[in-house]
Amino acid sequence: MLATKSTKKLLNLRSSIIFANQDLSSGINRFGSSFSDAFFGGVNAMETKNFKNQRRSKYNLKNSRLETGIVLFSKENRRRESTWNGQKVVVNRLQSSLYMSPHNFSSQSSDTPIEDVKSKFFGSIPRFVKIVEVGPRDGLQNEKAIVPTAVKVDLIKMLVSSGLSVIEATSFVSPKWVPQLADARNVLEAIQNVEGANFPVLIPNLKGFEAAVAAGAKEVAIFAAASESFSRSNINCSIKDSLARYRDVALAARNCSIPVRGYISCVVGCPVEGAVPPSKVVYVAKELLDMGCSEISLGDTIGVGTPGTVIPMLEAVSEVVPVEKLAVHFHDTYGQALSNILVSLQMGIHTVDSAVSGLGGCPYAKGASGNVATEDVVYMLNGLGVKTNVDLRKVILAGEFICKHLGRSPGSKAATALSKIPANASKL
Ligand SMILES: CC(C)(COP(=O)([O-])OP(=O)([O-])OC[C@H]1O[C@@H](n2cnc3c(N)ncnc32)[C@H](O)[C@@H]1OP(=O)([O-])[O-])[C@@H](O)C(=O)NCCC(=O)NCCSC(=O)C[C@@](C)(O)CC(=O)[O-]
Repeated sequence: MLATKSTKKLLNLRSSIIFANQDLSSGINRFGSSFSDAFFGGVNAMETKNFKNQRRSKYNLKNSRLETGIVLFSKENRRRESTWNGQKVVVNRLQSSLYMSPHNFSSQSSDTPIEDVKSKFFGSIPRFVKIVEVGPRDGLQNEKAIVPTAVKVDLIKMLVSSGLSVIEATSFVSPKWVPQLADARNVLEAIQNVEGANFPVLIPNLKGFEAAVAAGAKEVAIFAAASESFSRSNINCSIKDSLARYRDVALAARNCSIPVRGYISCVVGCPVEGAVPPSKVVYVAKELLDMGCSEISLGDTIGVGTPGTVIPMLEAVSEVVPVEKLAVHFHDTYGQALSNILVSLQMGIHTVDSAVSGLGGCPYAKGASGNVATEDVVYMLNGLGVKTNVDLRKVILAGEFICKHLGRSPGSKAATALSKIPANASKL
């Protein structure tokens, strides 16, 4: 679909609405730097311009996605009648394509190539996003009950079959600190012959590295923090000491040609120290890059970030780390994860961490909730026409499998909504 003038108007307006709402809830600051200015500076102007020729619908669109009340009619668009949830509604051609497009209900990405949408808001979004599934590690490390090894292995296999190409399988940390993952060796050995995905594992030191390699690990991830207090509570040492440990690990990994991913926790906020300035993240990111990390994942460990804090942090970090090497890792404590992912994509990042069914949390970050749900990320990316090679239906099945085992309902909004759609109304 080529973007018409009115499509652009509507898309712009949707962006205005999204960010106007953000403004109300979290209070966006104006930042002096380039992306922030380009991003936040246009919101009010656009909003005024776009609202000029629009008027609100008098139709009651209860129970539909249109019930937000933001139903727009522009002169150029023809109206048409449609049925939605048994009610007769009048919508114009643009609304029906934007709000009711079948791709929202399918596991496939939109037919609309993103490059055809000539909007400054979509232009910079990558065509392909790599999803790093952290459910089996980050997701299960915080569970009260210990999940049996066989269940973890089945979960990993289901995630592989959904098309996820990177699945963080477990962590080789002290079993006294994280007993939930004390079976790391057994898990990794059980998936040695599983093809179709890479299985990095988390390690805190050389001891963990050696144990991981002995169990067959071919990729590892180290984890530092931008907050001194969090570093001490999570790995019992200062940031400086952790970086010294990680230099040893990076050297050992280089000698065995094992790629190392570097995590930085608390990139915008810390459960003890509060707001974390971007300069602290920049310092750790540069150290991880210099020691040879192939990818650096920026973690909002307690999920307090909004685009208002995430954008300046990403701007600062991307001054020292090439954007292709950056990944984002958002927890969804305040429901901000998808907004934060969207702005990260707009800034050129194309690797996103998520956990099936929104599992997760860090045992040493009190109050943090789960990771952003993989199903919700895939749903959004499908809607944007961004390829992931992930089959949403199969991730939902994996989420149902693990949630059934944990005795809870799926933590993904997309999975919950799609499971309520009658079979004949869904493309799943
Ligand atoms: C780092 C340590 C080990 C320091 O723990 P420590 O107590 O300071 O270390 P230690 O050297 O005194 O060792 C204590 C015991 O652990 C053993 N040990 C030592 N190392 C290992 C190892 N690798 N594997 C297995 N055992 C190990 C060691 O041998 C000893 O055993 P003991 O002699 O008492 O029998 C500990 O603090 C630890 O394991 N912390 C990990 C905590 C953790 O996993 N947190 C969650 C992951 S981070 C996260 O979730 C954030 C992230 C990545 O997802 C991104 C985000 O969301 O922001």
